[in-house]
Amino acid sequence: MAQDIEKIEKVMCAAPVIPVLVVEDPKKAVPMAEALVRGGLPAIEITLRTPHALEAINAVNEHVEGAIVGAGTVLDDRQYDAAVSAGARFIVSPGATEALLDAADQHSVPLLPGAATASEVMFLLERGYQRLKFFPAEQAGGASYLKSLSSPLAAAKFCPTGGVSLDKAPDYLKLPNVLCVGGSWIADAKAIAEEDWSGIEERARAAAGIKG
Ligand SMILES: O=C(O)C(=O)C[C@H](O)[C@H](O)COP(=O)(O)O
Repeated sequence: MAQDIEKIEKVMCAAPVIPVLVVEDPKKAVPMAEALVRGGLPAIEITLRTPHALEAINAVNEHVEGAIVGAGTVLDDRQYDAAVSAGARFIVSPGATEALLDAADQHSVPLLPGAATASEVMFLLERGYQRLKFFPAEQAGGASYLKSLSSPLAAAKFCPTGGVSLDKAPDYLKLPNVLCVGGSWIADAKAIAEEDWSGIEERARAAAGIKG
């Protein structure tokens, strides 16, 4: 089954940046997401890297108006099912496997799978995936590397994530094959732990205003 491009583009085109979040304390998820939405970043990715990530996704989905909450670091079918049951509206993975794509076929919640090489992109295009995460963006070669994939693999459009910052985001966003970027700089673990909601809102507002 091919990727539902319209559905995943609603997430990717909601704002220039998707904040990538590691939430240790689920009680902090709602005020954190409210700050992000107030700052102009409605699509947010909570990674399944902490014991309470599913609880955090559930809380944001239930209580934060205007948020489009997704699950990140989804590596297998069991995590896909659990994230969907928790209320995730999109699923992000750092890479892709046949098993993960088969799991995506069982759900209407769309997958944004990761790729970092031409062959990985070609594998995903073959499976009907044209909207991809470019991961790890900076470490794999950055904006110039991604630009060089744009002509031969023109159908693929990306959300570069990994080492992206406020300064580096415009270089990606001006590429023809980039729809948005992802990053943790808006709300890192320290800002969430310290409940720095105004700082998160401020960085979200700056990110929402980035032009390519
Ligand atoms: O686990 C995943 O599925 C991920 O999405 C990994 C993230 O892309 C990075 O954690 C981004 O983090 P920064 O490089 O700090 O912006």
